[in-house]
Amino acid sequence: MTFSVAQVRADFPILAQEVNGQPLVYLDSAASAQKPAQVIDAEAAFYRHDYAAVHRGVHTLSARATEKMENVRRLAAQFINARSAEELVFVRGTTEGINLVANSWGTSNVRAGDNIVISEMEHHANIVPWQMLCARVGAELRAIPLNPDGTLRREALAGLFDDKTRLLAITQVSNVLGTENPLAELCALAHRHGAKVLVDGAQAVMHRRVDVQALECDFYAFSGHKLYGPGGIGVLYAKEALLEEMPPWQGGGAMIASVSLREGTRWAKSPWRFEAGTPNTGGIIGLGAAIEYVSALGLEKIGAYEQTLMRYALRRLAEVPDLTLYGPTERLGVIAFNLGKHHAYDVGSFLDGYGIAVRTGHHCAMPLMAYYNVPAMCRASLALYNTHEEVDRLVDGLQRIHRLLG
Ligand SMILES: Cc1ncc(COP(=O)(O)O)c(CN[C@@H]2CONC2=O)c1O
Repeated sequence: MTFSVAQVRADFPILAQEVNGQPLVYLDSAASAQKPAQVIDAEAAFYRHDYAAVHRGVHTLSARATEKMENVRRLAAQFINARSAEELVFVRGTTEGINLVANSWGTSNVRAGDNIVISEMEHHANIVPWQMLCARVGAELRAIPLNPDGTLRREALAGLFDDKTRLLAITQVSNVLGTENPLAELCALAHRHGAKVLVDGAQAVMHRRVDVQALECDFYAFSGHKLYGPGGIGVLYAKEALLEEMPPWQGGGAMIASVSLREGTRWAKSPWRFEAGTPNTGGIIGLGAAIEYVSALGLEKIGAYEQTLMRYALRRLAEVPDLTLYGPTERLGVIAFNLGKHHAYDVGSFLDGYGIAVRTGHHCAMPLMAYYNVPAMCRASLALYNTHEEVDRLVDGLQRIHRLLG
C-alpha cells in the first residue's frame, strides 16, 4: 500500500480546524505529536470496557487489564527489537527513563574520578541528570564538540574517552538540528573503553526503525507522546543483564516481592522492580495503539515520505531572504531557523497569526544556543501528516514577515 498523506491526515481529527482564520498548519510534532483516532479510541475503549488496577488482582477486569498492559510491553519490545519484553520498563517519558538510569545504574557504577561523555547537542534531559550524578559522586562530565553544520567533531572523540569513561549518553537525533549521530561508531568506541551506552531516542523512533540489538546500545529511551501516542508514557530499554543488577530507584507498591519491618524488603524482579506505584495503564494502551498505527503504515514508508518533504522544505526555505538555517543537509524531522535579527518569539507569534504552529525558544538545548551564539531559534518539525502545501504556507508566512519587518 502506498503512503497517502491525505488518508493519514483523515486519521488526525485535530488537524481539521482553523487557527486565526486560517487552516491549521501544525509544524511542532517534535515537541509533541498529534494523535490519530486509532490511539484516542483505543484508550477510550480501555476505560469504557477493560479498566481496573493491574497486577495481583484476582478479579476478571484486573486480570484483563494486566494482560493488555503486558501485551503492550511485548509489542514495544518487538518495535525496537529488544531480546525480551523484560528488557522494557514503562516510564513517564524519555526524561524519566534517563533519570532512572542515572539514579540506579549511575549511582552504582560511576565513582569519583570517573567520567561520562555526552555531546554539545543534547537536550537538557540528557545533560542535567548526568550533571546531578557527577556532582553527587565526584565524576567529570565531558561533551563532544560540534562542527558548524551541527555534526559531531569526530576528531575530538579520541581525546574524550579513556579507561575512566563509564558511560556515553548520546541523542540518536538532535531535537534542534535534526542531526542523526553515527551510533554504530560511537557505541563501538565507547565499548572499546569498557563504557556503557545510553541512547536518547526521543526524536528517532517516529522517523525510522530502531533496532537496539543492531545498535548494541545498553540503554535506549523514548516518549510515547512524540510517537503519536498519549502523554505521560514512555519506554526505557536496558539489556537484561544490566537491569537484573540495577537497584530500584523509587520505593513503593508493585516493586517489591515482600516487605517486613523485621527482615527487611525483597525486591520484585526486573522490569517490575522499576515500576513503583500504579502505572499509567490508559497511556500504555494508547502507546500500544500508536506503535500499531505507525507499524501498519510502515516506518520505512513514513521515513521515505518525510525525507521527500524535508528536501522540499529545505529547498523552499532557501528562497526566504535573511533566513539562517541551522543543522546539516541530511537530517531528520526538524528545521531550526532565525529570520534576520528578529527574535524567534516575534517570528513565531507572527506565524501563529497566520495559523502556523512552530516551536520557539531554546528547545531545552541551551548549550546548543550558546554554541551558535543565539538566544533562541524557531523550529519547524515535519511529521507523517504534514504536506508540501503546509511547507508553502510556512515559506509564504516567512516571506510576508520579512516584507513587514525587513
Ligand atoms: C532529544 C530529546 N530528548 C529528551 C526529550 C524529553 O522528552 P520528554 O519531555 O517526553 O521526557 C525531548 C523532548 N523534546 C522537547 C519537548 O519540546 N520540544 C522538544 O524538542 C527531546 O527532544
